[in-house]
Amino acid sequence: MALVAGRKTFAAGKTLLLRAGVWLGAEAAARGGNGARRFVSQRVLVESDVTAGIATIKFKNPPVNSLSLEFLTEFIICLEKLENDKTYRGLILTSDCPGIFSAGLDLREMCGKNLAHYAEYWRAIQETWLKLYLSNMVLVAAINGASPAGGCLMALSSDYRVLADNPRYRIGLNETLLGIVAPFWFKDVLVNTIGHRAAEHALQLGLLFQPTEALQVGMVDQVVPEDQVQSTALSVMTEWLAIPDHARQLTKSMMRKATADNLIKQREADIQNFVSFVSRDSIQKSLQVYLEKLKQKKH
Ligand SMILES: CC/C=C\C/C=C\C/C=C\CC/C=C/CC(=O)SCCNC(=O)CCNC(=O)[C@H](O)C(C)(C)COP(=O)(O)OP(=O)(O)OC[C@H]1O[C@@H](n2cnc3c(N)ncnc32)[C@H](O)[C@@H]1OP(=O)(O)O
Repeated sequence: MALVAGRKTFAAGKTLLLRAGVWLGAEAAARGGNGARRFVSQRVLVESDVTAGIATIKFKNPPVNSLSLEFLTEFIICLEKLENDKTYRGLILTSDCPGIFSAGLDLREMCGKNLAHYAEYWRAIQETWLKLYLSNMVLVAAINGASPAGGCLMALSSDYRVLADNPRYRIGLNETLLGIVAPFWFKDVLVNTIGHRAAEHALQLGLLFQPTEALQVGMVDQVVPEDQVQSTALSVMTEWLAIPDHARQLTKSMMRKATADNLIKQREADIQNFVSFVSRDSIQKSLQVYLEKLKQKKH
């Protein structure tokens, strides 16, 4: 994906100049006297406390924070920017959309498009995951809403997960319910988190766990009342930031490298696999039926 250099025009006609991961263009940035900074992009809101070295990314892609190509592009830029700025040691991921952390991959990106689009989209998904999973920062997911499929993967790629205690906020890899298959690297991350047997069960049935179940199976680390998600994430972050960075980062890398390398060594094949899978007539049909069901739910 042309993220390192070039020009990208987003839907609202806003043009951003990107060079070596530095966002030079139409970005609103404000710095308060108390060390607080706020970067605003269309779909990703970044708030940061420079003094504490902690940034918060809020997903802001209503109605459901689906991972559209435009969202992913903005998200990767923000992430790179924070990663390259040594001010930040910790990052909290959360949502600005009430009741939804993220609905996962944007089904409209996987339906009725051409092969080149599917390939570009999948590359962006891979890139997002690799950047999140291998981040040097401490990542805490403050999960304040439903978190199926790709939304769950983003949470699982963090170092720690705090989930709001609301039975509507279900989390899991539900791909089989859509008639699709979770890619091997989604599976690997789930296995690393909840173990092989529980992952096999959850993946085959496409289980979406309510908060108490998610805690029990080990998919999240804490379940707290909804109004305490952000404060809990912040206190967990403080605990983690007490560990010297170099030791924690090397340890994280030691734990995660093999899983990431598994994808890195076969990225192109993984893209081809996705493209040929998703472009099958039967898969297109399943996805369209699923999208239609979602739309009709309201009526
Ligand atoms: C051997 C192996 C071989 C091959 C494998 C190779 C490759 C692997 C292939 C494929 C893997 C692809 C991986 C995919 C992972 C994913 O993330 S798939 C996405 C899964 N997501 C979901 O199932 C979530 C669906 N959404 C919901 O359940 C609900 O919307 C949600 C609980 C999030 C919110 O509910 P609610 O608040 O009631 O909102 P609505 O349902 O009314 O939705 C509002 C509008 O948003 C639209 N929408 C919802 N989700 C999505 C989405 N993911 N993408 C696009 N659009 C979405 C919904 O249709 C409504 O639209 P409308 O207002 O009606 O226009």
